[in-house]
Amino acid sequence: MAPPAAQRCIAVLGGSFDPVHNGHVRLAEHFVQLLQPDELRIIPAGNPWQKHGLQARPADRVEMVRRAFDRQQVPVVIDEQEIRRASATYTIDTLRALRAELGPQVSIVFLMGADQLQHLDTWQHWQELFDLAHLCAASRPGFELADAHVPPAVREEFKRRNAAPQEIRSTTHGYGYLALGLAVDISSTEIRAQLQRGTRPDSLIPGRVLDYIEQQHLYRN
Ligand SMILES: Nc1ncnc2c1ncn2[C@@H]1O[C@H](COP(=O)(O)OP(=O)(O)OP(=O)(O)O)[C@@H](O)[C@H]1O
Ligand SMILES: O=C(O)c1ccc[n+]([C@@H]2O[C@H](COP(=O)([O-])O)[C@@H](O)[C@H]2O)c1
Repeated sequence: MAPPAAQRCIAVLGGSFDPVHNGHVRLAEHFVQLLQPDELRIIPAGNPWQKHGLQARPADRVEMVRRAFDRQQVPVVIDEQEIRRASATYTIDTLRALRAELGPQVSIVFLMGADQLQHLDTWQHWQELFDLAHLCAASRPGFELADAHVPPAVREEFKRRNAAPQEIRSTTHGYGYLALGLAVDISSTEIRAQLQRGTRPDSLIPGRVLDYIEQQHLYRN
């Protein structure tokens, strides 16, 4: 049975953003082009349980995200719900909260890079995510979207749920989509390493984010 029709579409990008970089911006813009959402919602993680601690404070990550996404073609909302939650950050909780906030007639599309898709089966209640949202993943250098690199259960779920962007934007939840066209070889890990050794990662990070990092003396050690 086809999922219910949606009146609006919200594209959601969650992440540690420690710090936010051009790969995040390009990922979001790629899906804004494909899906033409009514809103882009950026959700900085509070306590990402699969990472070994974050370096920058939540308030700094929020400010960097604000600066990185200040020039988009669609309205952008920086949503601090995961930072306010004291517990580990699970996307299932975030999507439940978004569905409660937005109601049943909105298309919610959760975006991710291929690295996340490769271990989506380790996420809390991962199959139930499709009961709340569509999931879209984009290619990322070093992390193949090709079959052999994606766990069989995840691969099967995305094959079964595959739909065109137009269907995704106009229905509420339940579809999966793999976007092969993105190739931005940037990571927060590399940027932190460059900053620590005194290199300016000019081409990897929006200028206003780099200004903030320098003003606040972030990632120096
Ligand atoms: N260069 C990129 N291309 C495509 N997707 C990306 C890219 N960088 C990050 N993402 C995606 O953005 C989301 C948030 O990523 P995150 O904040 O963990 O950045 P990261 O660069 O992977 O960080 P780190 O290097 O610290 O692990 C994830 O879904 C991730 O897959
Ligand atoms: O729900 C989970 O179990 C889960 C496990 C790993 C990552 N996530 C989410 O995936 C997004 C990207 O995470 P990260 O660690 O790459 O910054 C972010 O929104 C995380 O909350 C979610």
